[in-house]
Amino acid sequence: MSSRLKRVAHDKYHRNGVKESSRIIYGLDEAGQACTILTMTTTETESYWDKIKDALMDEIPASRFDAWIRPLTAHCDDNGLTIKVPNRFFLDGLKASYGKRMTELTASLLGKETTIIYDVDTNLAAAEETSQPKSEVVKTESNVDGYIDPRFTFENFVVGSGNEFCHAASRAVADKPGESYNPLYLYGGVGLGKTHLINAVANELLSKNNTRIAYRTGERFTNELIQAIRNGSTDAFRNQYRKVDVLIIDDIQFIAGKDRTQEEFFHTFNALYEVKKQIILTSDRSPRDLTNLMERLRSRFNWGLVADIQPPDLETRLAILSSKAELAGIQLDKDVAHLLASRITNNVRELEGALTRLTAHSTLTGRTIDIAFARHVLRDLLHEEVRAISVEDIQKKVASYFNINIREMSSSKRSRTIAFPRQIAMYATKELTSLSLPEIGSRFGGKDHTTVLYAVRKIDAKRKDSDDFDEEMDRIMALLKQ
Ligand SMILES: Nc1ncnc2c1ncn2[C@@H]1O[C@H](COP(=O)(O)OP(=O)(O)OP(=O)(O)O)[C@@H](O)[C@H]1O
Repeated sequence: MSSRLKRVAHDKYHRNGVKESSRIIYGLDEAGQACTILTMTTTETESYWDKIKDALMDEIPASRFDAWIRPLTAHCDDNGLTIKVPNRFFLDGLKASYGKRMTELTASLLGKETTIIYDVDTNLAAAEETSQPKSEVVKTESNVDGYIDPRFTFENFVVGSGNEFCHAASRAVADKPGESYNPLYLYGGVGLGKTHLINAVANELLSKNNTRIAYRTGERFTNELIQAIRNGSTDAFRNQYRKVDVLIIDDIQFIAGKDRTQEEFFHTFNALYEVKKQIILTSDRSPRDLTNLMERLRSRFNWGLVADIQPPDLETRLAILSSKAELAGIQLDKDVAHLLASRITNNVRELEGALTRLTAHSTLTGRTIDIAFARHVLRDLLHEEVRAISVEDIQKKVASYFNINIREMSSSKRSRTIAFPRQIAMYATKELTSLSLPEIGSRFGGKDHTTVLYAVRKIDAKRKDSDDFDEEMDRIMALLKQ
């Protein structure tokens, strides 16, 4: 550039954080006066917030970026950065991990010190839930209509008592769709793996051949039908289902009591069944217990195989925890796994949720996940579970297990045959109830809290020393929870 020309760069940030960059070239006119020779203005649509996100994306692992930063709704202008978060828990985590760095990035962009305003907006969580109904928004494969969750496979499904029948039936259907069991109807309580299994069937089929699959929840099936009726497009609605090889409906109970939806589903069912296309259904209840279901549908649901899934036993819960921990890349202490598995008994989703919560807290605070930490972080969850077990129950069951009289639980006899079961009962009371050491002592015939502490420590140490004893304690604890 000639020395008579001068270039000035001027960046202006609009209130929405959008950057407008001007490049102005000044020169001299014929009379030697300064004049503007050229002005170029470009607007960068990337806002301040985009820039902050870009910087963070470069700095932190992708999984953490996806978990903490990507979902944020934020706005940054000359006044600073405002971030909306769905709840306090998220807020604490976000602040602890990235608050400082985001403040620095904002300050460097705005050229001044600034603080971040966090806005807890509980509608966000609700909106997220309703806008992304479980397993359905996206089309993943061209031959899939609906969303099959790639994380749910047979490989990472832990088989144990409670789910082995459903698992075997699902496997059989994945091997020979339309032939083995049609329809396959899986039912059972909340969070026990029904959705996992039906996705596993779909994933298996997709990995082998070009099966065309439609995957819906009962709710979405119903909503689509309502929409189709409104738009006068019921033919198109029908046709989309008639051309698939496998139709999967999760939570079919949703259509009960909705006559038009049942009618439509009845015809879809017949059309597919007649040409040996596989139908897979899940529900929270057996067909018999689905009230307000048309009799002709109820009988059809029973034509193939109806399989119920039961809560996993302790061993399976421990195996599930270990598998989930491995998937998450964390080492889960045996005692902690035990605590979770023995307290959270009826819902695998809750078990998984507890693990996620522990991992998140541990990552954020840098603390090791040990028993005390787990008890603290999960106090609400564990507390709820323990209330149901009474000291009397524990004493009665432990006494009967060791074949001693329940009165000995409160006696002061010190012979090993009596003292040892009593110590086990004290330990179990500490583990399974929220009573303090002095309270436990008083329930065991007015013993001092140090006696209880001694018992708890002794059993704890013995469990660590001996695998056989540890296994026996597993059995006893499971018994106490029944
Ligand atoms: N046996 C198992 N092995 C591994 N993961 C499991 C098992 N059972 C359940 N899960 C996990 O528990 C969570 C809940 O399971 P899923 O969504 O399949 O439950 P569900 O029975 O469909 O519950 P809902 O009726 O509430 O929809 C999932 O993350 C799933 O992977």
